[in-house]
Amino acid sequence: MAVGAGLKTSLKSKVKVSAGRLRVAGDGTRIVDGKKHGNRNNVKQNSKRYEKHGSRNNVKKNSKRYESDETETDSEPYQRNRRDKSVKSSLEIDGIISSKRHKGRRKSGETSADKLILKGKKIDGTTSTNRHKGHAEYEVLGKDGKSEEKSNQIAEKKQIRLQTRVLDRTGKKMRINRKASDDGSAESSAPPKKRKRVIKIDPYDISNKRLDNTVPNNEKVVEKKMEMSKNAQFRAIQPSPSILSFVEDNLLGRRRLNELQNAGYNIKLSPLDNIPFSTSKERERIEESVFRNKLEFFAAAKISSSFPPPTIPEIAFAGISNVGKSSLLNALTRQWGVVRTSDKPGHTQTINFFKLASKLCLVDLPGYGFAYAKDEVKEAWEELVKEYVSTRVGLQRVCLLIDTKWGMKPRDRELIDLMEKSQTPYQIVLTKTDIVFPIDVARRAMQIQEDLKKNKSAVNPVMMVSSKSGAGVRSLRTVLATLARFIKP
Ligand SMILES: Nc1nc2c(ncn2[C@@H]2O[C@H](COP(=O)(O)OP(=O)(O)OP(=O)(O)O)[C@@H](O)[C@H]2O)c(=O)[nH]1
Ligand SMILES: [Mg+2]
Repeated sequence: MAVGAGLKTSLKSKVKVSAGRLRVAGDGTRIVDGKKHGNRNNVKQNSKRYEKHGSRNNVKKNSKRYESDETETDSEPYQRNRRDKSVKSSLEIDGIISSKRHKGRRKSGETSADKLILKGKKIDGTTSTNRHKGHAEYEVLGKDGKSEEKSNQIAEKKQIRLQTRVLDRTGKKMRINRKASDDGSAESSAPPKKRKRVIKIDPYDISNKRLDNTVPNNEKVVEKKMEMSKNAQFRAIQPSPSILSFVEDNLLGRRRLNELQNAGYNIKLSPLDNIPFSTSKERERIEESVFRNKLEFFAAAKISSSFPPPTIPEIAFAGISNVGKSSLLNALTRQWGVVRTSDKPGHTQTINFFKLASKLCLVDLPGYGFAYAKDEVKEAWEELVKEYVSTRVGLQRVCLLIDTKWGMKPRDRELIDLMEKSQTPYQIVLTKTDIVFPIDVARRAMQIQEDLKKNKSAVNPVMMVSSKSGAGVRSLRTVLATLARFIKP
């Protein structure tokens, strides 16, 4: 206890001296013994610590260490305060030590005292620093040879490390297995062979995408392959020049706004008004005489006996639910809201008859396929549609609407077969072209045209429209107006 008290007083005096020599200016500049030094935050902090937290100060501990012969077991790092001049000066009292930046952690269990026991031991006063992978080690070379042995070991390790870096045949640096045996020699086994990457390529996929190596559920793989090969087949379609020019002339497909603007579309207006007016006098005359007439709803039928008498030529719009039949009627007549539309499949559940003056009758048919309706109800209207397209007198044309993105479905083929049997003329109209790329619009048109090449009742060409952007609507109007043109009023 008495020794401890003595130490305390001596330490206090030391700290006072240190604190007296070191001052920190307002801008953080250190002033030691009246000389200006650099701005170092840690110094500032340490100087504060001298005043406030004397008991926890490392300086205190270090000073204590040099005052007494006791071996300090405290693991508080010396390096933390090594920049402190006051500490350095107190260390220099006992010997010459070269200190270097210590980036990493110190070896566990090793204390500052272990490394820096200088007082009371015979040393030659030389110190060396070994830098090893970012860790600086303070090594005191003593005459007893203990530390020399340690340095020898480090040198050996270094050599092994060097041996592990060899050059391969091409002259590139190559790492070999650097397991060192107990006697210190490096085991230079042959470099591990590179694993071969197995790359599978789908022969039908023209995109050359890599497939996953893992073998998942077989059914899924087959399904995926089928799907991919279908896509690949679609991408391989080469549209005819006439289809390609039709797509370009009508600005079909997903387009940039400025492209539409340059073509005369007013992109600020609603979709219905977004269809540019025709410059051709003939076209204008047709549109004026047929499609600019007021659209009037005049009958709805749930059963065939409710069909109105066929006094004027009819054009019916058929297709799966939600394909855009009702929207197209609105777009054709520019009378948004007369025909009701919905994003829910199965909105139209009756056959609705609309007339354009007394020149043309437009018929909105219920859709087939998936719909939000009871099965019995759905079956009933599907039967009604079949009956209408196969038996209706005065039916000039059925516009069979097909979603450009998804193409023809089995239910569409069923209806086509029926119309072929009943010799009802039908024309394919691709809808929602605004959500696919122009090239895919052309491919879809080409695909369907090829599909129906042998069908006798199919009317060419395949039409393409977008009720949203108005693209292709004018062309369809012109084509359909020819049916009404020759009607006697
Ligand atoms: N992007 C885009 N969406 C469209 C187009 N035409 C219609 N739609 C949308 O498709 C959905 C269905 O449209 P409808 O016209 O009601 O379809 P429908 O074929 O009459 O449907 P059902 O009456 O249920 O048979 C609506 O949300 C429309 O806004 C189009 O050209 N482009
Ligand atoms: Mg509808």
